[in-house]
Amino acid sequence: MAHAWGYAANNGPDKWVSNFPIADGPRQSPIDILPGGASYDSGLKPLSLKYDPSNCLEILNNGHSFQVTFADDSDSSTLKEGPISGVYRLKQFHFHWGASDDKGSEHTVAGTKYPAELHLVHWNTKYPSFGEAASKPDGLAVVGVFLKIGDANASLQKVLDAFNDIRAKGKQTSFADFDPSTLLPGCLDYWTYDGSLTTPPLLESVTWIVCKEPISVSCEQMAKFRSLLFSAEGEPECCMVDNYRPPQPLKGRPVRASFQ
Ligand SMILES: CCCSc1c(F)c(F)c(S(=O)(=O)NC)c(F)c1F
Ligand SMILES: [Zn+2]
Repeated sequence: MAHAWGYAANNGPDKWVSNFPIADGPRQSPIDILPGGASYDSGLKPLSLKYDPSNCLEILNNGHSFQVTFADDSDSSTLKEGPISGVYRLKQFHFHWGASDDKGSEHTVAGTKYPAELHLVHWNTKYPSFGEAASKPDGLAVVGVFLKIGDANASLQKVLDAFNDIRAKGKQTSFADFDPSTLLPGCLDYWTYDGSLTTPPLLESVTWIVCKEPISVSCEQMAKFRSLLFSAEGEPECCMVDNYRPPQPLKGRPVRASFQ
């Protein structure tokens, strides 16, 4: 059986194309965002993000990252406006990060890497489910937020405090009453482009919305991210670090900016 995909030398991003040929597709993510190459679009609306903390269900170590999952059976936690049409429901959020503070984000800005990147994953309610939406060109919208070393982030700390229960792959625990809008930067200026999942199956179904302003994370909090394991209980321990895909070719795609 083929190796399960991961981030190691034998199953990492350079190897994904063998099982997922779309890895060489026309709208792959992430990308290196060049602010000088982005075009300001005055038609882009401000993001409308409305989240209900009571939709927050659980936190899970899925062996690639950790994710916080939300109830998505109503329109109570949604993304509207911005570059999208219609209503997209929040499904989950997760992060990507590095083994050291000089790397970890998936998107980069003129070559600058951040220590981590938050992804808030939403699906288009014109489709009946997340699974249906994930295979459609306008099916998903992911809000990306960079993390920059600075003051400790009190909102993020609430998430990190749950890590002792999910250290190994497959572990999950209830996680309730969390408002993900507390993880957003004060300014919601953004870049947007058409892209893909950054993990297999690498589906080209994502409208990317990458916030220009980062949020803060302390060095100690980054150490907590790195305390998670890729490995399951009973397996040799493998620290969960460098779970990011590097930037992919833009292949002529426009990148628009909501700000001048
Ligand atoms: C079949 C996907 C399960 S949900 C999911 C995810 F788990 C994930 F990791 C990413 S990502 O590509 O890594 N970051 C945007 C997504 F986009 C997702 F929609
Ligand atoms: Zn992601």
